[in-house]
Amino acid sequence: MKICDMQIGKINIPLKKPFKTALREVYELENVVVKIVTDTGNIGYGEAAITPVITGDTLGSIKWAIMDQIKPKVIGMDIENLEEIMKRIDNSLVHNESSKAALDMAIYDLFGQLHDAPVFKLLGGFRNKIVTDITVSVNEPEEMARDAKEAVEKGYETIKVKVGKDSKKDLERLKAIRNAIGYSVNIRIDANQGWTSKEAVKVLRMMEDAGLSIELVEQPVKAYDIAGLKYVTENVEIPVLADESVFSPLDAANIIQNRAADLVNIKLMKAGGIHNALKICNFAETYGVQCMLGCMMESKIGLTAACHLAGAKSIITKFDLDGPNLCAEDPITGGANYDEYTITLEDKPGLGFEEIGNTIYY
Ligand SMILES: C[C@H](N)C(=O)N[C@@H](CCC(=O)O)C(=O)O
Ligand SMILES: [Mg+2]
Repeated sequence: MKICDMQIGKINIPLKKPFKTALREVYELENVVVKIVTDTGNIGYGEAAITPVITGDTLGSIKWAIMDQIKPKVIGMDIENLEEIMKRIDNSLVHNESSKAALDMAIYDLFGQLHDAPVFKLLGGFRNKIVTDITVSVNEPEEMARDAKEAVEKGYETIKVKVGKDSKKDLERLKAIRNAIGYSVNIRIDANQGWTSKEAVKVLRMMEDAGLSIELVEQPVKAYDIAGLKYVTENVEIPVLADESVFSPLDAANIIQNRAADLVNIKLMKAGGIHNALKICNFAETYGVQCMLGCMMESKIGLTAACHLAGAKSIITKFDLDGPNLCAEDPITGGANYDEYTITLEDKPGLGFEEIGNTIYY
């Protein structure tokens, strides 16, 4: 099964409501789709998220990295040479993780088809059912409380609350949400780098003292501020999860060995795909550090690949795989089966896509 063609396109999907974090506001999902075709007529799909404020990846840089830099290095290669293909992708250029992730997942999709097995089974086959949280965007406290209540009414057991815009108001936000939903639901918070380390310790201790019962706090400080992250980890009870501070396996190794965070958030768009994400899982497992599998604003293409990784590895114990749940439409048939918070992986070869809609190929 040899790679004979590679195309890219743009997928656009409307959102149910604007997605707002301390870093950015998104009004429509707009990402790059990769389609790899083989001489046997098989097709593998992947997705690169356009998230300039986190990964630096833009529409232009993704197109250029895939079509000009990586495509010429992998065209003609046989899918059975998975390791060599991954090396070529990785060595084509530094960074550009989302472009690499899109290609990586398309290659894994084909690798599964080659072996007539779903990707999650080839990688470990730990589980075929995953329960995701849902994100509540950062807004005025009353609006966030309403959004959280709506999610709880739909059955979500874990709510991920975006904070980090103003630490005093963040406390109000959490109080309003707890008042609205009570204590039977799990709340995790994500500051998306919005606080200084001292501010983070102050507000997190206030949340602890107010008995708000926070499961974990994600990326309280700037991505580069590893000393600040460690300071927060050492000075609050709430477990700290490193997100934007961990892209590569080496980043994960540094954070874990320095005990700068309690947990690590793996995203295919930061790691450069499943191949590198597996290295993070193995390292974290060696050190007994549990991982979350997260996502950017991605459609069910990227999320299906993430779900297959989540299905494979037992060290991934927390799931923030809500991209498709935040979209107003699902133009992808096949792939992971999303039924609100429950995601099921079927026994189809590869990633199991049937049709990818809302996409215009260049
Ligand atoms: C969508 C997911 N729940 C999430 O919050 N992901 C990111 C931010 C994604 C983005 O800005 O596209 C995170 O910080 O965890
Ligand atoms: Mg995060």
